[in-house]
Amino acid sequence: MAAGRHGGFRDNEFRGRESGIEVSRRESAYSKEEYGRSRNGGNSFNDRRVQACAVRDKGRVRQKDLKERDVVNGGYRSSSSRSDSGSGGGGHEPQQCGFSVRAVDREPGELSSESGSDDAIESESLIKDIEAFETVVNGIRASPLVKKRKFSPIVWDRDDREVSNSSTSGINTTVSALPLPPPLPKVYRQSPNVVPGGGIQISPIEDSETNDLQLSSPVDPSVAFSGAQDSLSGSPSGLSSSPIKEQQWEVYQEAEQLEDDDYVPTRNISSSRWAAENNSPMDEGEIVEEQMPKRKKKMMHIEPLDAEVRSKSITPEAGEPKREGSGEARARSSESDERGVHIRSLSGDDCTGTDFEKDYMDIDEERNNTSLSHSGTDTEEETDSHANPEPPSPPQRSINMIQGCRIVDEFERLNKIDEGTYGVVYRAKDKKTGEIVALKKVKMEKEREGFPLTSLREINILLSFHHPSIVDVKEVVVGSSLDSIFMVMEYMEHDLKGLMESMKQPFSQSEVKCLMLQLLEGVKYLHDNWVLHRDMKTSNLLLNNRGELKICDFGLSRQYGSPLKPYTHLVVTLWYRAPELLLGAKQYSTAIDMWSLGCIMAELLAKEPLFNGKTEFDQLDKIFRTLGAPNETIWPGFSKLPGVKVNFVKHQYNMLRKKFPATSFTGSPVLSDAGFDLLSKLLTYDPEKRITAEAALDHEWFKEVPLPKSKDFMPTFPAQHAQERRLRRIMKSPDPLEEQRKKELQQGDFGASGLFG
Ligand SMILES: Nc1ncnc2c1ncn2[C@@H]1O[C@H](COP(=O)(O)OP(=O)(O)OP(=O)(O)O)[C@@H](O)[C@H]1O
Repeated sequence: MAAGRHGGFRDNEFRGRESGIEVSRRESAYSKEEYGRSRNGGNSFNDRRVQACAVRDKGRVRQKDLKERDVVNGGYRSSSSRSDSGSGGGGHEPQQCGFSVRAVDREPGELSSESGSDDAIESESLIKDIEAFETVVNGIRASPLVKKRKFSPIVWDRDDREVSNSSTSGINTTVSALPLPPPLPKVYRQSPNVVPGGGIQISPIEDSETNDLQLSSPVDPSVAFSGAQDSLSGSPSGLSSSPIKEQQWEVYQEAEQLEDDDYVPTRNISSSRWAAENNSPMDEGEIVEEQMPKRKKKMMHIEPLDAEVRSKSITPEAGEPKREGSGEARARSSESDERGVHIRSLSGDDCTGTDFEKDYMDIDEERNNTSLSHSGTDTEEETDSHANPEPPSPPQRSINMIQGCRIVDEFERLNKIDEGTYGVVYRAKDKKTGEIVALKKVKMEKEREGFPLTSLREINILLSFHHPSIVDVKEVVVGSSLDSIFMVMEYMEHDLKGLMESMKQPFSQSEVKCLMLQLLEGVKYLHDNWVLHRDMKTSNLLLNNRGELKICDFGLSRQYGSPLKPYTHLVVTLWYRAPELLLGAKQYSTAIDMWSLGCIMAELLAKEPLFNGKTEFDQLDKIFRTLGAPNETIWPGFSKLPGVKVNFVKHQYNMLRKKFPATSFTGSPVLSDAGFDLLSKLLTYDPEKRITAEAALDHEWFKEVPLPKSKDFMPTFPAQHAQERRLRRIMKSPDPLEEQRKKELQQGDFGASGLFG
């Protein structure tokens, strides 16, 4: 059990002290100075070192660097009490191992299923994800990251794409007459410079997903932001006044699927990506053409892509003991073959189990098994790929993804914290250092499908990023069944969801301000660096007993670019999902995270979710009832969104203020005018007018009394028991991946059509 710094449950000793009289100096200790330091370069990438999966020497270097950074940053004290996980000496030699990669594994929320419909582009993206992952787990030393975004990337035109497709490779996509790519800071490629100490000097490369794009005229965020109040004016909706009928909704969904075929050609995903070779797979590897029959989805580009993925990924590093057949061996299942881009499957061991103990196997035995299991297992497909004349690019890349990783039995399992969609999280102790950490085991849905892309992305992002408001992944360790992978994270005593469920009273305004500031800082950092989190919710916000909030769970996150590409709208847990997603928008940007933050702010104040819909339809209805239904006036372009065709009840008035009055005698959470203004700007319908993280950080609410509480004086709580965290999951909002799976089951071969086609 983790104890708070103050030895226990201070409960809400600071609560209910929101009057000006009781605003102490301490409460304002989240001072402008501290706040400013953390915002103004204190969290810069410039001092950052990325070190992952390193041998201990490297680990020590990294921890040292981190400490230096923290000292420089000053604004947060988090590292001061952190033990040095990399300081343990001795122990196991670094493993050299590999694992299978499920190359066609799409992101959760992506609507395709078994179809492999996203193979070409998704796999192109995957290649780069893998490259990035390989790099970060190879004991890297990253070049300083640079903040890239200087303006809003939000561009909503979808029609100006001219696409050509390199049909021979199936993965080379050219998008002509398009804006430049946004610079993407977080994907690294190894340079040949090996730095002393075994680390590899790497430097940023361009975005893995937007290399073909050029930057369009940026939208000035200040312009986009103007008029934010309009959206909550409660003006009459342009929607039909007919009562809401679920049947209508369902009919609409069906119609919407059909209508997608008529989508403008350049943005018609089916034609552009999967229908024929003449058409381009320009679109992001995420969007799904639901209308395409499954077989059709599978047919494109798999072989060349497969070949390329494998050629990049299985080349043994120079000097590395060659594992006979391991580079070529692949999963035998027809399913994986259909997916086409498995890289390698190390063994037939059941890797789906979540028992920590299973990973305490004899490593050598496992290696032997692995070796044996791979001998003589080449498939026809592999033979084809070997014949593929396409050279690996770059051919000399080091690909030993987990070389240097420690093994998980260097940690003692204490208890299971939670089991999420993508992994099991344990509390564990580093046997060498005694440090308490959280170990998130990557969940292998089906071992034969290889390593989930979602996890690759999460690991890549979390290893690349370093910010006081983003959970720190210290290293990656491997289980003894070589393809079980654990992220070693700093341990956080609570997540906000579970914590609020255990609290008797909601957070005070000053506490909410403290939490929101940290949250906004983390989100600003993500958005500044071209990453959408896409699953902001209270259960993904961790809080430790030092009052530090950290964003976790990057399983749905992804880099984005300008101009925006179509992405699946099936992201973000339902209760926190922005209206543009609910209404079927396929192009979206940072504003979706900001909407989620509005929902989170309201939840922190009220201690209950703001919009807890059961279905997408119900969710929209709840939003409209509270905020009034949107219309074309307050949200230009709204009427063209696919979901608007459904007849919703015409809610005219914004009822949000009733939920958060300035004064209350009924127990409703109170919110000042400034606070309400911020909440309204976060919950602005028009994504282009919705407040940005940067603007929100400067909002008046944070400057008025009660001032944000210092992290030092945030209440502490007993660490949540694992059982409690698991129990509360029963009550959680449906996960996007679960939604997707249900839809896939319902819709058979057509995959996850979703509600909006
Ligand atoms: N570093 C950590 N320290 C303590 N607890 C953690 C940590 N990371 C995650 N958890 C706990 O595990 C839960 C699940 O973690 P996470 O969200 O990363 O996994 P997931 O599989 O993506 O979950 P979900 O399906 O809920 O999105 C979190 O809600 C939190 O309670």
